[in-house]
Amino acid sequence: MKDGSLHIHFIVNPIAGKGGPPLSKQFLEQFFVSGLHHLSVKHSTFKKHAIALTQKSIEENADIIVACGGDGTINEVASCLVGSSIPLGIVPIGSGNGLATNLSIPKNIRKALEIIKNQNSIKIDVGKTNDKYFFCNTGVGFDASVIKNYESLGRRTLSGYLRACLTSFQELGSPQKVQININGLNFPINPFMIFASNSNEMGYRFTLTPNASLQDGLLDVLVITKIGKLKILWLGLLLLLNRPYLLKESRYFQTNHLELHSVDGGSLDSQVDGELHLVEDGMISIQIVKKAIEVIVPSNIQE
Ligand SMILES: Nc1ncnc2c1ncn2[C@@H]1O[C@H](COP(=O)(O)OP(=O)(O)OP(=O)(O)O)[C@@H](O)[C@H]1O
Repeated sequence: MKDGSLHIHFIVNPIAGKGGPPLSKQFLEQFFVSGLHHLSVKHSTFKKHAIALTQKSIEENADIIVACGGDGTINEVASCLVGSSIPLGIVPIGSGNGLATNLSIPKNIRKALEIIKNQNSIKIDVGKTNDKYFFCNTGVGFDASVIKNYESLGRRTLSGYLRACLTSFQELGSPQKVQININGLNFPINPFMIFASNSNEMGYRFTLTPNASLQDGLLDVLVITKIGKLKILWLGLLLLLNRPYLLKESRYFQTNHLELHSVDGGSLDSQVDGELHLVEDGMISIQIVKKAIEVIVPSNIQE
């Protein structure tokens, strides 16, 4: 039975970011008003656990469900909320925090909780790659390789991410040929990377798609053909300058749908919001679902 208070459920990833003491109910309650707000706090204890915890919170009639973690946790929580009327809150305690940065949600916990209490929400687009939702980005090629190395390091920090980039750089081999179908064009490519983004932030304040918007009904897609190591270093520099599209070997598209398939029919590694996924049949269909989720944001951001 529900009383008249606002039921806010927190799904906390205790290993997000640098780890440290997890957000507890006792800690969170000091920022809310007893009687007005009723908190439920759940901690994930294994990978993907946040999905089951969120589903339970939906059954329990939560008014707001808050993902406390990074983009991986947000993906797990928000995927359950697509198409529902329950707004998503975000407390960005992850490493990269790409989506939260795009939405101007601060890393300061007290400020992030103030935003949730204010309940100003907007609808944002959601990406879908095959049957998986993404809120930030998805890609094949170098970025998927970086995520593979990042996951195997077990250290989710900026230095771990840079180390994973270096390992992928050293391992650089011959890319798997992919056929791409986008905006009426259909061509084969040996990709260094094919990157489709809903958000203008990858995390750690890096961006490959600075013009992307969460509300324009489009995916921003950067397609980069096979490049040598020197060009990769040049791309790294352009990335630091937020101008990756200046690379001669890149093409920038805006679209609501694209398709990729591996030409040899083999599997493809893809990353989805910073988590690795093996696509066994090598067929990937990526699309945008317009305004599919409600997110609580700072009050100066409006629809
Ligand atoms: N108790 C746990 N033990 C191990 N893994 C967990 C646990 N709880 C959640 N996870 C997993 O941790 C992974 C990383 O989470 P998340 O992406 O939120 O943090 P992050 O990597 O620090 O942040 P970002 O993605 O913004 O860089 C997710 O794949 C999630 O499923």
